[in-house]
Amino acid sequence: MHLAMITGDQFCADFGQVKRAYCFHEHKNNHDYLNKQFIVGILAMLQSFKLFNNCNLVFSRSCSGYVSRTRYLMRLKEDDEACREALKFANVLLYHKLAPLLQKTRSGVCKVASFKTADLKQILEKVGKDKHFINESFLLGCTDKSEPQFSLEVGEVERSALEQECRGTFVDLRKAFFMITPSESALAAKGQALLRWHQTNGFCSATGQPTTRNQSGSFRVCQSSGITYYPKMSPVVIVLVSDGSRCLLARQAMFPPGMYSALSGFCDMGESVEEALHREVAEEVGLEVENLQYSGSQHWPFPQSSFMLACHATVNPNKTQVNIDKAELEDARWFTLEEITTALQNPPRNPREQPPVFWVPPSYAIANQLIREWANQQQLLRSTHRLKFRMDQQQGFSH
Ligand SMILES: NC(=O)C1=CN([C@@H]2O[C@H](COP(=O)(O)OP(=O)(O)OC[C@H]3O[C@@H](n4cnc5c(N)ncnc54)[C@H](O)[C@@H]3O)[C@@H](O)[C@H]2O)C=CC1
Repeated sequence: MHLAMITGDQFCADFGQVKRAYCFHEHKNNHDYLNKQFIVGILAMLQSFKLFNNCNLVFSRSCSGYVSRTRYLMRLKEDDEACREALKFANVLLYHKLAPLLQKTRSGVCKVASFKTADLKQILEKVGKDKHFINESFLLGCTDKSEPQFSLEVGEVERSALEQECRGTFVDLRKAFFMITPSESALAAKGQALLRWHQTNGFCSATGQPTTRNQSGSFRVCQSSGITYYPKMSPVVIVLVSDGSRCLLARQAMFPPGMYSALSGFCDMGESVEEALHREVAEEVGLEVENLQYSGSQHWPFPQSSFMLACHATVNPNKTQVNIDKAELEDARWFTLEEITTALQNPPRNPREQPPVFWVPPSYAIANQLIREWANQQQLLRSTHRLKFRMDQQQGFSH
């Protein structure tokens, strides 16, 4: 058993199949219908393989100085003096007890607030904090325009005074994921994760002595033992199991009411991704999966920074009876394409206030990506079946 990747060749083969089918019937007298079916199928396929996203990525990387930005960031991480200089002209994100500060734009859309260093110094002084406190910031990354971004924890300052001064609100990160774009969610998540890591790694686990950070916050060192500590992520597998026409989602008792997600679990020491996936599905729902297919990965800030490795898998359609481990899961159910489509089309704005009967994690969560890919693939399959049926009819082969 091994992990399969969707390769360019595989995509071309699939694309070629649909295209050949189309060309074969091009001379028949139903161009419009076939055109429509063909386009629907291809679009679904492109979406499901995220080809558009990848094209954008390649385009932006080759045209926007991606390499120079990356090298600049690398220097800031390692060179304390360069990092201190960068902080003088940076954009800083604020967190209050790890909750990021959000602001509403004029059009009513929420965004992660960020402040120029000079402005933030003034704000800090207004709320009674020394302006040099800004040096406690950690390097997060840089914008497309190579402007460095930092995160700063201001939990010691009175929350409401700061919110008033900054014209924003500190929002719990899980809730913020429903309010801001996926790319802002990723930035806010990284900022929170870095702050939390520094808060919980202030002492050397070998000597018990305090550790000190470098300027960027990319590591901490114990001056006594010389041990260097780097921010860590724990690998977690997450898998969307399909029986060919339905997908399996589960919920833990701690989930907000109505929310179901893909199966997930931490990798054990010494385990491969494949082994962890097989074990987690067997443990949680008593099923044996096959045909693992890699989908993507994501940093997830909870509980202490997880590195999510997302896959699709199938089970034998004759062996779909779930046997739930009640210690881990409250429920696990098979969902149809129609149920999934409805859930994807109606994401809750604030699930804790008015929970829908059934909903899935927000678009930033990789579980959502897996569910979308599965739905797109199912739609493609249905389009292809309809197309084939139509072509068979045209040829008089319909049964
Ligand atoms: N981004 C996404 O779409 C999703 C992310 N997740 C995340 O995946 C992670 C794992 O999810 P679960 O199904 O609850 O895992 P799980 O089924 O492995 O259960 C969690 C338990 O694993 C143990 N554990 C083992 N190694 C651990 C480690 N390194 N850190 C913390 N606990 C560890 C603890 O006892 C913990 O209570 C969670 O952080 C969850 O938030 C889960 C679903 C969707």
